[in-house]
Amino acid sequence: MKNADLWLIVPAAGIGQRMNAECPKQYLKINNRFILDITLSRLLDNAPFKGCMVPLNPKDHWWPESESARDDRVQTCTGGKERADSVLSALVALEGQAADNDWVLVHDAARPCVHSEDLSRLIETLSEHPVGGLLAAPVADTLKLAEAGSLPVVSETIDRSRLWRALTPQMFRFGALKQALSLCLERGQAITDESSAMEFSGNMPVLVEGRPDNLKITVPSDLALAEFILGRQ
Ligand SMILES: Nc1ccn([C@@H]2O[C@H](COP(=O)(O)OP(=O)(O)OP(=O)(O)O)[C@@H](O)[C@H]2O)c(=O)n1
Ligand SMILES: C[C@](O)(CO)[C@H](O)COP(=O)(O)O
Repeated sequence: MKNADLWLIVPAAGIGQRMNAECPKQYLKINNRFILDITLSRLLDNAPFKGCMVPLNPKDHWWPESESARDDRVQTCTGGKERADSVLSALVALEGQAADNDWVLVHDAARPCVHSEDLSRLIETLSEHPVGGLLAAPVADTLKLAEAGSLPVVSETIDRSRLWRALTPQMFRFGALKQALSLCLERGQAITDESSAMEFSGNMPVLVEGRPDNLKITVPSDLALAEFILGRQ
């Protein structure tokens, strides 16, 4: 990695509404460890990050009980209303530490199954690229577009040959990502990942094929699946 350091942002300020659990999903446990701790260790232990920033919910009272709270590689800041606000808060918190040309990898706290091989491939593929990109998985199912209305009925079948599912980490230059996210938020452009912000600013991020088992824990049935995946890796 010539002249550019690697930084990690793990947005963890969500409330896990779709999980409908007794705590935010990043604090549910697999093998008696917080999902957030599993995610952070699988990243920090497998790439030479200069530092890590974790945006937390202002109402988060679980963090002090985490393994990561005692890890001096990890800093925290206050997250925002949406995921994009949390990521921008983390970028602002890294001002003065990260240089504009440094790489920032943003990874969902809710994706503990990320594989070290995917992390290495992402970094190696993009380390000299001018823009950056993201881990993604080609769509393997036939996709249907639903008619608008309460009863979902098929409007059409979508050609899936050029469709990919965006995963994380997503890897972009610190200065460019901060500028792109700020522009989206200023313009009220709703985005759900960092690539969308870079695209809104006119870039074409690289799709780096990743494992489809890099699951985002979102709904209750995902927890057992994540446990099974982690047990097999
Ligand atoms: N304001 C927010 C919203 C989400 N996230 C983080 O972004 C990741 C992906 O978001 P998602 O899966 O949507 O998590 P939640 O927003 O917690 O889930 P829900 O939409 O079901 O509430 C999660 O690690 C979540 O903690 C965040 O840091 N700040
Ligand atoms: C960033 C992401 O995981 C890429 O697929 C996804 O956009 C997060 O969406 P969410 O609604 O915030 O879970």
